[in-house]
Amino acid sequence: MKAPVRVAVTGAAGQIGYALLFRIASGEMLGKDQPVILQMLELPLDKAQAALRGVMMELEDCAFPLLAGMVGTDDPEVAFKDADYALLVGAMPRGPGMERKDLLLKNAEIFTVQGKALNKVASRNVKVLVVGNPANTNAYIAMKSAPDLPAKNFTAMLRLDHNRALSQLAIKANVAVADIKKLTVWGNHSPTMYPDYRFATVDGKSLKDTINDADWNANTFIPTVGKRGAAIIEARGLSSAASAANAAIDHMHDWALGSNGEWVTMGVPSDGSYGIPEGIIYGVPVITANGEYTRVEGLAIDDFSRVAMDKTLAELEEERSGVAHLL
Ligand SMILES: NC(=O)c1ccc[n+]([C@@H]2O[C@H](COP(=O)([O-])OP(=O)(O)OC[C@H]3O[C@@H](n4cnc5c(N)ncnc54)[C@H](O)[C@@H]3O)[C@@H](O)[C@H]2O)c1
Ligand SMILES: O=C(O)C[C@H](O)C(=O)O
Repeated sequence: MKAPVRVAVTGAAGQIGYALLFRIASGEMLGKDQPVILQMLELPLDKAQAALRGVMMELEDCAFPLLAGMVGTDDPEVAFKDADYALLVGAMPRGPGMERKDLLLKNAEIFTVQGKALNKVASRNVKVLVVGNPANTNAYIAMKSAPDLPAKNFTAMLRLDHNRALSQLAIKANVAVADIKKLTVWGNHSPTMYPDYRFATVDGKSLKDTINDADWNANTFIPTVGKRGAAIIEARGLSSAASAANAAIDHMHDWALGSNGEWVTMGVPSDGSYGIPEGIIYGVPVITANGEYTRVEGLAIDDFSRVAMDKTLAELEEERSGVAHLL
C-alpha cells in the first residue's frame, strides 16, 4: 500500500465540495491504490462548520478503505499543512445575470490569504487547482501570494469548458466523446474563452473537415460552450456543481497520473508562448506525465484564432489590473 497523501479542499461544505469529496475518498482522483488524508476548510461560521461536520460524518459512514484520515478546520494553515494537493473551491458563486468577473473583488481576498498560507505550510510540491471564480485570476492571485512555491504548481480549471466542448462536438459530429482527440480551450474561464477544434481528430481524421461548418463554429459552438455556465444557472437556479466537481477530478487525476499522451486543457501560468505574456493564467493544451504538464507547442494560430485568443487575453489583463493593488 502507498503512503497516504494529503488533499486539501476549501469550501468543503458547499455544493461542489459535496460532489467532490466522496469521489476523492473513493480513489477516483488519485487512483484506487492511493490512500488520502482529507484536510477540509470552511468559513469560521457556525452554520458552515456544522455543515462541514455533517459532511465528515457522511464520509465516515462510507467507510472508504482509502480514506486514511480527515481534518475539518476554519484555519487555512491547518487545512494546507503539508498538503500535496490543494483544491481551492471555496468562494462565492455567481447568480443569474452576473458575470464571473463580477465576483472578482468579493473573492480576491480569499486567494491572497490562502496563497500566503500555502506558501507557509504546504508541501513544496503542492499541486494547486483553483475552481472558485473568476478561476484564472484567483489562481494568479494565489500564485503571486506564494512566492516560495513554484509558479507552475498553480493552475485554474478550464477542464469543465473542455468537457463541455467535447460533448457539443460529439453531438454535432455524431461521434463518441472518447474518440475525439486534440481539442483545447484557450484563455479565460469566462464567455471570452475560445474552444478550438481546428486540430481535433476522430479516428485520425480531421474533426473540423468532418463538421465543415464555420458558421456553426462561430455562431453556435463557441457561444454555447462559453455561456454554458450561465445556462446551467438559468436552468437550476444554482451554478454547476456535479459537472464542476467531475472536471476537478479529471484535472487533478490527469496532472497526477498522466493523460496517456492525450491533450487536455489546463489554465497554467504562461511561459510567453502563443503571444500570451508570461505569468498570465491562460487555458492551453497540455499533455501530462509523471506529475508534470507540458504545453503543446508550435500550433499554428490563424487570424480568427488570434482575434479570439487576444480577446480573452485582454479580459485577463483587465482582471489582473483590477487586483494589482492586492498583490
Ligand atoms: N472553474 C469552474 O469551472 C467552476 C465551475 C463551477 C463553479 N465554480 C465556482 O466555484 C465556487 C464554489 O461554488 P459552489 O457552487 O460550491 O458554491 P457554494 O456557495 O455552494 O459553496 C462554497 C463554499 O465555500 C465556502 N467558503 C467561502 N469562502 C471561503 C473561504 N474563504 N474559505 C473556505 N471556505 C469558504 C462557503 O461557506 C461555502 O460552503 C464558486 O466561486 C463558483 O463560481 C467554478
Ligand atoms: O458559470 C458559473 O458561474 C459557474 C461555473 O464557472 C460554470 O462554468 O459552470
